[in-house]
Amino acid sequence: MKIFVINSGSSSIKYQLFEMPAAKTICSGLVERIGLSDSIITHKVFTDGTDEVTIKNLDILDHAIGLQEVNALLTDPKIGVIHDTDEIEVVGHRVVHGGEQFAVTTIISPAVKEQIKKLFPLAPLHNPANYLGIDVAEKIFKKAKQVAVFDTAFHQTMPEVAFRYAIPNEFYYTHGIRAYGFHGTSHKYVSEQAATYLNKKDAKVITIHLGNGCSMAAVDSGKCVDNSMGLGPMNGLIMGTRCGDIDQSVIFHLVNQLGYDLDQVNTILNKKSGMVGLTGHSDMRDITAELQKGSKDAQLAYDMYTYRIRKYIGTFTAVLNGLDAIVFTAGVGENDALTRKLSISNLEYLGIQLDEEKNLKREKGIREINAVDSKVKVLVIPTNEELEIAQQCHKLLH
Ligand SMILES: Nc1ncnc2c1ncn2[C@@H]1O[C@H](COP(=O)(O)OP(=O)(O)O)[C@@H](O)[C@H]1O
Ligand SMILES: CC(=O)OP(=O)(O)O
Ligand SMILES: [Mg+2]
Repeated sequence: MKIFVINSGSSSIKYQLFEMPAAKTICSGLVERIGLSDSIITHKVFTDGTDEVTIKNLDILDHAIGLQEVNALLTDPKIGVIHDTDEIEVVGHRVVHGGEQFAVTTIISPAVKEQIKKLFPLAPLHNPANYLGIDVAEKIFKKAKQVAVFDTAFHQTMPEVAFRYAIPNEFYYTHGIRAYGFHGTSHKYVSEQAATYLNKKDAKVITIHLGNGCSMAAVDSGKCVDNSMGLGPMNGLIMGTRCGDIDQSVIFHLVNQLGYDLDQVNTILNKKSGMVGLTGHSDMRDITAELQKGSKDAQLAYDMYTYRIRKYIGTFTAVLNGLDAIVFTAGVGENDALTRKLSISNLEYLGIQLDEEKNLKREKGIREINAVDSKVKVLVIPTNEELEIAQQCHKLLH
């Protein structure tokens, strides 16, 4: 069965086509700069361990045009991988916020779409784009079942003591105000890989997902028991453009003393804070380049970013009452050795020790980067949210 997975962002669409249950990637790609000029599609077709890359530069005004272009590549007479769009039986969508309504993978119906829409205010950078991806996919992949896999689902096992806020009860019971947690598909995927690697079903694992958005999860015996994000994907770690944990008094101060309105504050905290607020750059590669030029801002930003991660490692070790492994994943976690080094420095008390040489190596697959006598394993595990989504879709339909 062919399952097409869509991870639709505000200005990009990531996609992968799988043959399931073999879990074989047929092709994958990325549509970038949607809505801006000079959009780019990078499309890769995989055959017998090699990949053939096609790059298309064109103006892609919106997600509908983006997905139509992708569909044209899928069915292209020369480089196409299917003859007809109808060969795709399932389209799996990453949906960031599923609230408390969606604890499992769900077939999309008009009612499900309505619920996803209701959650827009809780994930304003993500759910609208996910919704748009579903809307467009329904029109292009008419015969396919559309399935939603929610970032929040894996975190639904958190105990109430972890997910409730100490605000009046009615806000939870009437309005669902609580911590949800995100990047769940990634935390689930890498924590399962870690448990398999350790050959320990009841492993206590801290997973650290560092992409544009960043979050950590505490996982005990395959179940999430806590995470660093909250009602929406803005708090916890310092991210590319989001502030992470701040004292809520800052918001009142910005409004009452400095005269910003709430929409402006939202934009500041979601889009202009984090690494971009501290250095002018949100991409870790640019910040590394600044650091190499001796930028003090870049140094402080690195220190703050990794100090926050260290704090959460301490917190989650206490929550788990023990620790078998720490896992780094996603764009920064998989690629940036300095982030990994600083994040686990000065944690010898917890039995965490890095092997600096191993940390610098670039190899594919799961890598162990702890020193031989480290009590805790430190692993780099490439995430694959798209594969996890395809697997969950396949499981749901069989
Ligand atoms: N080689 C690298 N070195 C350091 N950081 C990298 C590297 N490659 C990617 N990144 C970082 O990863 C981020 C994107 O991670 P990714 O997991 O793809 O995020 P998202 O899925 O949220 O878009 C980039 O913004 C960049 O900061
Ligand atoms: C939930 C979230 O932060 O997602 P992303 O990292 O894709 O922005
Ligand atoms: Mg991501």
